[in-house]
Amino acid sequence: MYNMEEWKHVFKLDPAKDLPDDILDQICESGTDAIIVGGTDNVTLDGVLQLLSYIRRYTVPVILEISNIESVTPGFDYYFVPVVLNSNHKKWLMDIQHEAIVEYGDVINWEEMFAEGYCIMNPESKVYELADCKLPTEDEAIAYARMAEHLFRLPFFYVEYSGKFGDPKVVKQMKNELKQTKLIYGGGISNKQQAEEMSEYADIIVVGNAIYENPKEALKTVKAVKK
Ligand SMILES: CC(C)=CCC/C(C)=C/CC/C(C)=C/CC/C(C)=C/CC/C(C)=C/CC/C(C)=C/CC/C(C)=C/COP(=O)(O)OP(=O)(O)O
Ligand SMILES: O=P(O)(O)OC[C@@H](O)CO
Ligand SMILES: [Mg+2]
Repeated sequence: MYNMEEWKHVFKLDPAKDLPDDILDQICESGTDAIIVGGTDNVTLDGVLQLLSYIRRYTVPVILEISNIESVTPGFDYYFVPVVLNSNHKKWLMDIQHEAIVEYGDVINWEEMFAEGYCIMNPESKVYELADCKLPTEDEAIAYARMAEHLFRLPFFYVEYSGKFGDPKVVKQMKNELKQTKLIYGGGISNKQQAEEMSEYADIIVVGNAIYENPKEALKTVKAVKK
């Protein structure tokens, strides 16, 4: 439906957080390639529906990044399903996804569903703790990228530094392993310089918290990567 091949920039909006309408309007009209709705905790069906109905007043593509089964609803353009590659526990890699497919497998439109192989690199983040992650060495992180591309042939490999600006050199090394699999980078991008820097290596950069902390600067990240 949309050409994700060309996407470079995405905003991630958290259904558990509030934003004034005028900021939401500017995000939707910013020229970003898509808006992801998602977060780690307190993601409810009500919160998701509220954001979805607001964003739907605009033409920007909108994706639900599923963090729990209770908040899944029809009406999004796409659904991204995280699989946490560097979790210590198979629950976060495949068990909860399997459970969802046992329950809803008959009604899923597979055309809309995309797996994201997450490599969570910030031990201070909530999502690292929640998904019981292990911090990979550089070599191990590169091996996750290789698995995503060659073994699992995932559409997306998500290098997640949630809340912290990551190391562009590591991101570059991971990108070097990927041809078919798109590298999504997210974490700590709060201004246009950081957006430009990560965008050199990542196929798609995600800007999340900055929208809530400094929306004026966050909005400038769109033009920074779409020159
Ligand atoms: C369309 C429709 C109605 C379909 C119905 C059928 C259906 C329900 C299909 C679902 C199919 C499916 C396979 C679902 C999987 C369900 C599931 C529960 C997956 C779990 C995914 C997972 C591993 C979650 C763990 C947490 C995680 C990795 C979340 C990803 C998002 C993320 C990294 C958030 C970080 O957020 P951040 O903003 O950085 O956090 P804070 O700012 O709050 O710190
Ligand atoms: O909130 P930030 O740190 O921008 O991270 C964005 C995104 O990768 C979170 O899943
Ligand atoms: Mg967030």
